[in-house]
Amino acid sequence: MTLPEPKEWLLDEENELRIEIDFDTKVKLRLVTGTAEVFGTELGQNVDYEFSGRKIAVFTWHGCKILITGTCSVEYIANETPMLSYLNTHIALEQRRVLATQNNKAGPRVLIVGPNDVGKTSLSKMLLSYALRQSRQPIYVDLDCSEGSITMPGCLTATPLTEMIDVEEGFGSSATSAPTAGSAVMPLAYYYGFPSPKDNSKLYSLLLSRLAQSVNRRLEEDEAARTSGIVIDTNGLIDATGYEIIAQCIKAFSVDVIIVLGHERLYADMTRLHQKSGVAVIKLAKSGGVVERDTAFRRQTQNQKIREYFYGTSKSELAPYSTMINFHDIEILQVGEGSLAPSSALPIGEDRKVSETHVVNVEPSENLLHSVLAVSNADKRVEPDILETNLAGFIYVSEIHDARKKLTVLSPCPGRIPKKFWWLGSLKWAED
Ligand SMILES: Nc1ncnc2c1ncn2[C@@H]1O[C@H](COP(=O)(O)OP(=O)(O)OP(=O)(O)O)[C@@H](O)[C@H]1O
Repeated sequence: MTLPEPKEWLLDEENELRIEIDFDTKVKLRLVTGTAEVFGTELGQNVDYEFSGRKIAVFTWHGCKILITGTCSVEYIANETPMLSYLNTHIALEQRRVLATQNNKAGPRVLIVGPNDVGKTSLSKMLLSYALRQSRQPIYVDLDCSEGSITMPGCLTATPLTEMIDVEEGFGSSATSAPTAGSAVMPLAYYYGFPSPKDNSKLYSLLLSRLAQSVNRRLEEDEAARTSGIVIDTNGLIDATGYEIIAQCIKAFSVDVIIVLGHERLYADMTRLHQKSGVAVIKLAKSGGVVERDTAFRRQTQNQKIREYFYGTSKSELAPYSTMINFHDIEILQVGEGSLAPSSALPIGEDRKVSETHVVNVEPSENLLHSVLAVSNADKRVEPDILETNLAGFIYVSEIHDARKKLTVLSPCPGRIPKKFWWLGSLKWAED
């Protein structure tokens, strides 16, 4: 098979090469001369980076030459970007970090808000990468339960970052719940199990508070993290529920900087609601490169993420372990079953809010096949504490042997699964 001819791209200073690569295609990218970065992480010269199923921007401050091998579905150079304003924001945050270090105070606690597909996650990556490039050790808080930049969709996570975010793998390589992936950094993950905070707002709010407590404790104990601060990435909700979540975040994480991305009215509201309490509200423009992702693309990204959790990437492959487990050795739990039912169908005396955090047992059956379950770190089932217990990792149900009362699961670690309480959410994956 003959390899396609590499295509050469010459970028002037402050230009951006925007490319989109389909899931069934692999594209190699190489920086030949000059300097360039992908969402804040610098590219090495003459290193081949491989991408599949991604939409990315290669930005250069001083000009560069890039070689692309393979077919991109979209490829063009843009000379208008909001990168300078993003860099200025970083410089302002860095000044706060310097002051924090001098006075032994807390660094900036930044909340990024905006509607869906405005580049919140990309901006979080850039601000975190720039901080890491200045030897800071910020904490990345991911409240976007639909995406799961760090572990799996359905989680709320906090990750102390110490190493640069990988160009090819994104946050996935900076931290993983799979101990075998050889990562030095483990995220703290709580299981929510739904794609939108609206699906079970009581549980979402409970877990947000729990996560904030853990992050605040970490900031107290870890000086480098304290002075570096935190960056909080949110879901795209900007209605009444979204505003409630934002208000809760500001209080729980003591947010002192809100960045509103690509939404005038939200900026005006945030200024009106929060500036008087001493929070700096910054408006930043959405990059013209940010791509709207439809449900099918998001679903494929999710599948890719799950696959990488168990099998790794082409750069660092993993071999998951297959284990057979007796039904009676585990307890499969689900939260808030009642929240899916109309109020009239709830038991008398039980209001919706209570049922939203009600834990129910799920009998193992064929229905579990292809489910991705979250393994709780809890040793005992005490309610409501078990809801607020962090996760040990994830397993995938590959086979159900109903007659033998057993199931086969894939896990990233060898041997017995150490914990018996497993959360069932809505996440399914057909292993390919
Ligand atoms: N400048 C750019 N050029 C090309 N693609 C980009 C650029 N900025 C972001 N993207 C891509 O656009 C998509 C949406 O960006 P991102 O995930 O940052 O938005 P978001 O606001 O966090 O979305 P949501 O909250 O809906 O999950 C991503 O696939 C991202 O890689």
